[in-house]
Amino acid sequence: MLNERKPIAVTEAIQRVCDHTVTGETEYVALSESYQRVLAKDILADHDVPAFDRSPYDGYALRAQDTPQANENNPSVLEIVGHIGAGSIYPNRLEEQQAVRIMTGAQVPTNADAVVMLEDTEMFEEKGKRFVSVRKSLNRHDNISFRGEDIKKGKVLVEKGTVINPGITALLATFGYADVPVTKKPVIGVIATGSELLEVDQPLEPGKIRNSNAYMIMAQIKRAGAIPKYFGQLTDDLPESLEKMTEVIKEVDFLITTGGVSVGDFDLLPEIYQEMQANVLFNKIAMRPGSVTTVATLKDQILFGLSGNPSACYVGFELFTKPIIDSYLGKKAIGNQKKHAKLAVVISKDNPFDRFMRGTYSIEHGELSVRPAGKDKSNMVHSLAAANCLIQLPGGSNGYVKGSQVIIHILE
Ligand SMILES: Nc1nc2c(c(=O)[nH]1)N[C@H]1C(S)=C(S)[C@@H](COP(=O)(O)OP(=O)(O)OC[C@H]3O[C@@H](n4cnc5c(N)ncnc54)[C@H](O)[C@@H]3O)O[C@H]1N2
Ligand code: MOO
Ligand SMILES: [Mg+2]
Repeated sequence: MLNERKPIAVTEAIQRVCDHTVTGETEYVALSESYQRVLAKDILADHDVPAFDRSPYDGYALRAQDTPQANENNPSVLEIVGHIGAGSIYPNRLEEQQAVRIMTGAQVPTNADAVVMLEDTEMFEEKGKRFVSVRKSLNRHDNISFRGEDIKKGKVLVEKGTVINPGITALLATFGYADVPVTKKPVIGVIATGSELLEVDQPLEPGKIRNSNAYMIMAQIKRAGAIPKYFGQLTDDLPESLEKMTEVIKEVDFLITTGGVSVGDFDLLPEIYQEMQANVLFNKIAMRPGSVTTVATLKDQILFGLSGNPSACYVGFELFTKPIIDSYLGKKAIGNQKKHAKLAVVISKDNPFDRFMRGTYSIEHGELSVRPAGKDKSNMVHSLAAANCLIQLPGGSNGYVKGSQVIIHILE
């Protein structure tokens, strides 16, 4: 058993975990299923957008030179030789003093070099022919959406590693990606440990608590873009726990356990790791909460031994598991986004170790402002509900005055 524990700095702990990243394979999913997945290949424009010169207005396509000095009192009169909506084309060249009635999005006929808006014209019929009076002089290229003005062929539009948002979905559709190359989501096993645990549907019993960690972690796994696989609860029984973990590790990419990593008589994880011949990367970190968070590797798999205390468990996931998921997904940005924010309140507590406090940030007077989400003890659960960030408070201080600049890790 690893009795003597040497605390390491949190940055060192994160580094040790990140030295073991594995990148997931590429798979193809239907475009309609690709939202929030991570692109596995760059999106390249294989054609111009628009792919043809088109009209941005409902009106008439014409040759600008046929409207010299046209105005209200002296309109240019052109013969209407065609009528096209978006999706149709006028197959001929425009000759002198001719116009084609055109709708928004339709291809501008060959030889036409301007479009006049319907509002600047009047149509009339004479001797079975239709004409349009144009009350405005047009210049060449007036009111034309040119081929390639939106996107030029050959351009890299979105780089691999980007999370697909609705705008990217529009690009994917524009370029015909019926199936989208995305990185596979890792499957992450979840096991809760502790003889005190009841499942959520069980009534409370003396000395027992409901298992909240497993469900919290599964939600965090989903928020991070991975797939949770729940293997239930284990009582503090070594042979049974060892057997279960040895079994489930075969079914997942990574495994998270919660609880049992400290130095208590029923904290079995240190022994389980030893029996499994897992390589423990660290089992003590100079941070709060989550000081006893333990991470071990087993071949190319990672075992995350998160604390049993709910807030320590939550923080341990965000600091150590989230970056591994991001790397597996091939994301460009690894780990939660960090920003500077101003403390909206005094934090008077002594802070000997780096602390990751559950926080709530908002924008006040145009600036990011942050406050604790509730009481910050690691065995408490209430403050997690209001947390949309973690406030990083470097160790070695005896508190922070209101208005101090701090770094926050954005969760939502
Ligand atoms: N002598 C020492 N005692 C403790 C130390 C230490 O360094 N020396 N570390 C403390 C710290 S810090 C933490 S955090 C906890 C870590 O405990 P474990 O990871 O071993 O977790 P457990 O002992 O199993 O449980 C701790 C606590 O959390 C509750 N729990 C456990 N699982 C769940 C769950 N699934 N859902 C909700 N709550 C859960 C459990 O009932 C305990 O109350 O150790 C300190 N002790
Ligand atoms: O891991 Mo403990 O949460 O530092 O209190
Ligand atoms: Mg314990």
